[in-house]
Parts: sequence; structure tokens; C-alpha cells
Amino acid sequence: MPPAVLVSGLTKRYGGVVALDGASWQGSAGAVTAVLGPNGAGKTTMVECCEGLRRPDGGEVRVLGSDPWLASATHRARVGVMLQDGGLPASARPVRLLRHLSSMYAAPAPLDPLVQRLGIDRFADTSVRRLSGGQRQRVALATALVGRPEVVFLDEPSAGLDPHARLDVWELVRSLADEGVAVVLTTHSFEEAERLADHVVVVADGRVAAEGSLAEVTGGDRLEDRYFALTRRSVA
Ligand SMILES: Nc1ncnc2c1ncn2[C@@H]1O[C@H](COP(=O)(O)OP(=O)(O)OP(=O)(O)O)[C@@H](O)[C@H]1O
Repeated sequence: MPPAVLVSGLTKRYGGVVALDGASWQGSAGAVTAVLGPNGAGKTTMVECCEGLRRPDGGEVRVLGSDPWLASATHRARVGVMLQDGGLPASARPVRLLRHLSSMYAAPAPLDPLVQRLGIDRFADTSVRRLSGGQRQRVALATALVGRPEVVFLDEPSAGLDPHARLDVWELVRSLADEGVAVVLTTHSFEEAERLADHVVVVADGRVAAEGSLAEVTGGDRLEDRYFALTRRSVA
């Protein structure tokens, strides 16, 4: 079976800035792939290429066997996306927004359990503009999951969450993978990667500096120590 996510020799420039310089890695169904790397390493650009939001300059990206840049609406409905800034409409109320999104899918996830699991019921009628950063983050995560996707891309899903909410998100992400979903998340948290990831991708200067299971990447060291050894020279 082809991997759920395939990135091979991916390159992307913004004018004179080389954001991706031949990155290659794979993500599997039923596994959490954590992408780590310093600010500016190219993580968001890489994930946006996988989401079909950016067109690569070179190399290959396949998600569920399709080129995401050219993918059909049917393909997009199989892929969940949580963007770093949420991208939520400011005047929307969380549960109404989720109900609306849910109605666009042929086989959406049951909404009430998702809403309760992420604690969204506690601020169901507050407009997005009045939500705290962490509350907004939870709504953004729910929007990525409402269509019952086979692959989800989560850009820093637990950034800014309090410890309880972080645990809730980790449990939810783990259960998604256990149900067979391919989860790809970016993170700056070693704890998050160590607790959650079946597969770790360390990006530095637009290239993959290491990829594999946690044990393969760390070689028995702490992830933090290995990460610093892999990325030290790439930090400006
Ligand atoms: N739209 C853009 N126009 C110009 N340069 C960009 C654009 N988006 C990203 N870049 C540059 O590309 C490089 C990679 O950025 P990217 O956002 O992919 O990194 P990242 O690893 O996600 O960083 P962070 O951890 O800060 O989110 C950086 O040098 C950034 O300044």
C-alpha cells in the first residue's frame, strides 16, 4: 500500500529564500508523524504543500495517492487541515460553525462527542473574536476533524493550550491514529513528540535532518539532545 503521505525531494522558494531544499519523508495511516524543526526551517511550507495550499517548485508530494495541488474536491474532503492561525471567521459561534461545516460532508464525524471532548460546549455561544487563544485553537482542531478525515495535518495543535487542554488534544490525536487516521503534526514540544509520535521528522534548513521512529531518531539519547545536535548549526 502506498504511504498516506509521501514527500520526495520537495523544493520551494519564496523569491531568494530557499524554504525547502529537497525534503523527503513519509507518513503512514494509523500513525502520528511529528515534524520538528527550528523557526523558519520549512515545516509550515512543507505541510502547506501537502495540503495543496502551496505549489512546490520541485519534487513530489502525494497524499492518499494524489497530487494535493491538483486534487479534486473529493480528495480534499478526505483530508483535514488545521492551520497555524486557525483561519476562523471572527463573528462565527463555535458550535454553529462546526454544525455548518459538518453539513458539507457526506459522512461527518458525530458532532456532540467532538464538541464535548474538546470542551467547546463550555463556550459554544461565544463568538470566535471573543475566544481566548486556547479556545480558538480547540475550535480550529475541531474544524479539521469534523469531516472524519483519513489524513489530518495539524500545525502546532497544542501551542498555547493549558495543561488539561493539551492532554485532551493528545488523547484525541492518539485515538484518531488508533482508528487508522494518518496524523501529521508540527510541534516545538519535545514532550508532545515523545508522548505522541510513532514517527519523527526533524527538519533543518529546508531539509530532513533525521526521520524514523523515536528510537531510530534518538538512538537512545533524549530527543531534546538529539534535536540540538541535529539543528544547532541551522539556527541563525
Ligand atoms: N509567504 C512567504 N513569503 C516569503 N517567505 C516566506 C513565506 N512563507 C515562509 N517564508 C520563509 O520560508 C522559510 C520557511 O518558513 P516556514 O514558515 O515554512 O518555517 P517553519 O519551520 O514553519 O517556522 P515556524 O516554526 O516559525 O512556524 C522562512 O525563511 C520564512 O521566512
